[in-house]
Amino acid sequence: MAVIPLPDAVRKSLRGLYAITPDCLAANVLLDRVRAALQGGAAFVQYRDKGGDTTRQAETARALLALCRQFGARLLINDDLALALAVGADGVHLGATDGKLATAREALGGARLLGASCYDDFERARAAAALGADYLAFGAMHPSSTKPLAVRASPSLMTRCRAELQVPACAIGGITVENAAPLLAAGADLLAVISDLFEAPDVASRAAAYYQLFEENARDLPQSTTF
Ligand SMILES: Cc1ncc(COP(=O)(O)OP(=O)(O)O)c(N)n1
Ligand SMILES: Cc1ncsc1CCOP(=O)(O)O
Repeated sequence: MAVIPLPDAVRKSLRGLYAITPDCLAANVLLDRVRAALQGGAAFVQYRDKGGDTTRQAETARALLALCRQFGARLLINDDLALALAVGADGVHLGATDGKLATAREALGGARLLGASCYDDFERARAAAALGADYLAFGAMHPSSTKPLAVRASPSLMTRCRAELQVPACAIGGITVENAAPLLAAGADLLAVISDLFEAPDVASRAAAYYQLFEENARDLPQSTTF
């Protein structure tokens, strides 16, 4: 399958709904829901699959990438740099136990995206920024049914992230359409959402509601989103 590169301007505008795939869905159901999220305006998709079936993961990642290409969205792979490189995804998201950011940055080059989990830790964010992360993720912002033991983080970390590090900030954890506006006001460029999006009765409408929130909150951002 030919991989069509995204224009640089699109690649560098890191703002919008970041739809993270839920576990335990059949591949066809997952793809239908991701398609709906993209129809509603999701700008980024993260393939997050904690199962160990590498053949299925590669197939699903390729199918998700093709879908993202149809909508001009970007696909990142959670945890797995090798899978991201093998399928030609747009980037990888790494947490504290997922390998070195420096290694990933080098392997990805400048054009693909590197996201880093920073939890509630601003010094981790500072280090990740220095290693070339394209966005820094903070959370959980709210209790998360997907990850109930996730550490809780303050939205003020995102304000600091934008002001002190000039790197886009991503909020994650328990985000809903109802609680998202203060996160955008605090400086979130990306809203990473699993359950509120993918468990919605109408995934496309829920994604569109997030899209609308980004539109409404554009003028309230603490600083320009172009770094
Ligand atoms: C955008 C985004 N932010 C944070 C995470 C969490 O990553 P990690 O800490 O590695 O935990 P798992 O997702 O692997 O359980 C994420 N995946 N995406
Ligand atoms: C992966 C992850 N890391 C912190 S919270 C979380 C889960 C986010 O899922 P949800 O949007 O369902 O709370």
